[in-house]
Amino acid sequence: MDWGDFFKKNFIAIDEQLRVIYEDNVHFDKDLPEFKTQGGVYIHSDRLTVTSPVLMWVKALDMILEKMKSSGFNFSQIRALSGAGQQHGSVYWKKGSSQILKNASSELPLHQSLKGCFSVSDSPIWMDSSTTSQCRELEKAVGGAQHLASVTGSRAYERFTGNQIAKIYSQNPEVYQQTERISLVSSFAASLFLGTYAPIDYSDGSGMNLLQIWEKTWSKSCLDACAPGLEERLGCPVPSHSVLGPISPYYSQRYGFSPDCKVVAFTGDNPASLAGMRLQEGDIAISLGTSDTLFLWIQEPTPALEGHILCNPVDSQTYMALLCFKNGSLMRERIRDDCASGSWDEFSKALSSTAAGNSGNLGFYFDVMEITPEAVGIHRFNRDNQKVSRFPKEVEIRALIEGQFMAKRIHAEKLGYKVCKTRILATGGASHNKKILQVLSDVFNAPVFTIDTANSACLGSAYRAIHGKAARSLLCARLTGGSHRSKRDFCSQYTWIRPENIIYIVIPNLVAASQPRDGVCKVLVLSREGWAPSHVELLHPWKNGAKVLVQPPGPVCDLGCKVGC
Ligand SMILES: Nc1ncnc2c1ncn2[C@@H]1O[C@H](COP(=O)(O)OP(=O)(O)O)[C@@H](O)[C@H]1O
Ligand SMILES: O=C(CO)[C@@H](O)[C@H](O)COP(=O)(O)O
Repeated sequence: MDWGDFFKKNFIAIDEQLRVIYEDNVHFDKDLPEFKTQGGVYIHSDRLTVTSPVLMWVKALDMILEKMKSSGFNFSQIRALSGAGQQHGSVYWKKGSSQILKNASSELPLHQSLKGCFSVSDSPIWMDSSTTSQCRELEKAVGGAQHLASVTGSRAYERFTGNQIAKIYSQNPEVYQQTERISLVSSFAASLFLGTYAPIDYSDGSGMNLLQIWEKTWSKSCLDACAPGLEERLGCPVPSHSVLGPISPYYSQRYGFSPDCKVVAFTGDNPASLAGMRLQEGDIAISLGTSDTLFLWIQEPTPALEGHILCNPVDSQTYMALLCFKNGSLMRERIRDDCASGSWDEFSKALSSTAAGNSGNLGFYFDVMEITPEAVGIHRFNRDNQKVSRFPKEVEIRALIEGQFMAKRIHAEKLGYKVCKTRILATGGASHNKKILQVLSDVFNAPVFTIDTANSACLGSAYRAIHGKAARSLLCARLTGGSHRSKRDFCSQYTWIRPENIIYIVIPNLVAASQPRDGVCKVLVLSREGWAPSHVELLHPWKNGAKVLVQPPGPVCDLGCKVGC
């Protein structure tokens, strides 16, 4: 499930072969017009504050589940679920809400039970950039921007949750006092399914300017700089693959979910995309959604003043680097409307009718204050490097797309990424457009791949549900050849498995088991059907795309669309 996304809320169900068996969405503006959002959000009069009504997200869940029920979907077959939310956004639960959440009547849609539960009815979201003063204060309090980045993975950013919480605390201390719990959009959505407050996972937690990404605990000095009593309002962060518990009885009674259905920690949309795209080290993922993001899987990150380092949602020993560009699809839509009569087909034709390099014409297009880099306005330059006020329509369209992709390449290279034998994996709404992908391929001089469903965050959430559930089951393996005699030998073959995380390695007739240790809950899963290294990949199904036992629709290089090779 991809949740609280900018325009809509999506739902995907997959079977054990990871085939998509159900896909649907609710469109906030169209399906929930009573909230009067535009693109799912409210842009306030200062043009900096951007929020979404939290009850709209709850109502969207009611709506999508009702839609599934009327289509005859069999909820009892769902064994685990997980989800993703737009990153950084926050939800404020009023004192006493945990009881209401726990006891919600299955006779009523959830939004009716929860309507009095939020101390802030309009949640700040990732597009908000109204917290510059809180950012400067946080950096000052912890010893500077670079120090904050070294600890939390990012210098202070306006949309990051700690700064949003600091703003609410400083402007409305009484609202903050009435708040018993603060969730991210992702952990909020998980809470609705659990019937109790869900913890924040490490990966989405890294987008708050509050989590120490190395220790994976909250930073006391950051918490103290943002608001008092914050730790108890946030709860303890957990690994992204954690099974949080069974689904709340509300869903069994109202929709027929099995009471055994497990809720696996929800995460941010970009981390979920990393899982959905089965990114491998060396790949570069580019999401062309409302925001454009670029992300990489990395082992040894060096947090800098630009870009973000997040804990990796698939492998908690590693990291992901992320760059976020606010002027993504909305900027492309504006130029499409101005220069291509609102038609993507016409927009694509303009790209076909102009040559790579745009005859030296170049543009930077930032309708709203950009995140990477901090800049605003439209800036056009002709082949003689002279600033000009307009381009012919076709030239404008190519200048926009080339400019957007050149910025991605340059900023990725600034992060230390070498574009060399790179595979670019593209996702998000604009990855449907092959002409746009061709420009991406030209600019990076690299092949571009897509996956069957452009909603990789939603698909990744479904994969993560299996990941969480699989990592908890204990199956038996028939180990032939005897090459893995001890847990440590075994682990040294699979460097991403740490011995301390394994409770049992079960080998029939030998039953080599290590002592289960209190508080350690990861279990190695092996297949009943004999031994092969690939079976181990169940714990880590995305690392070696082609080797996994449960295989999404083919290894990436076989997938439908490949541009630029
Ligand atoms: N054929 C297309 N060409 C270019 N952009 C497209 C096309 N189809 C959809 N889009 C863009 O995709 C965007 C939505 O992307 P999506 O990934 O669903 O959003 P989000 O990031 O909110 O999840 C829309 O704003 C739209 O501009
Ligand atoms: O702020 C970021 C990442 O840091 C955004 O990427 C949000 O996570 C929302 O993305 P959309 O899916 O709505 O574009």
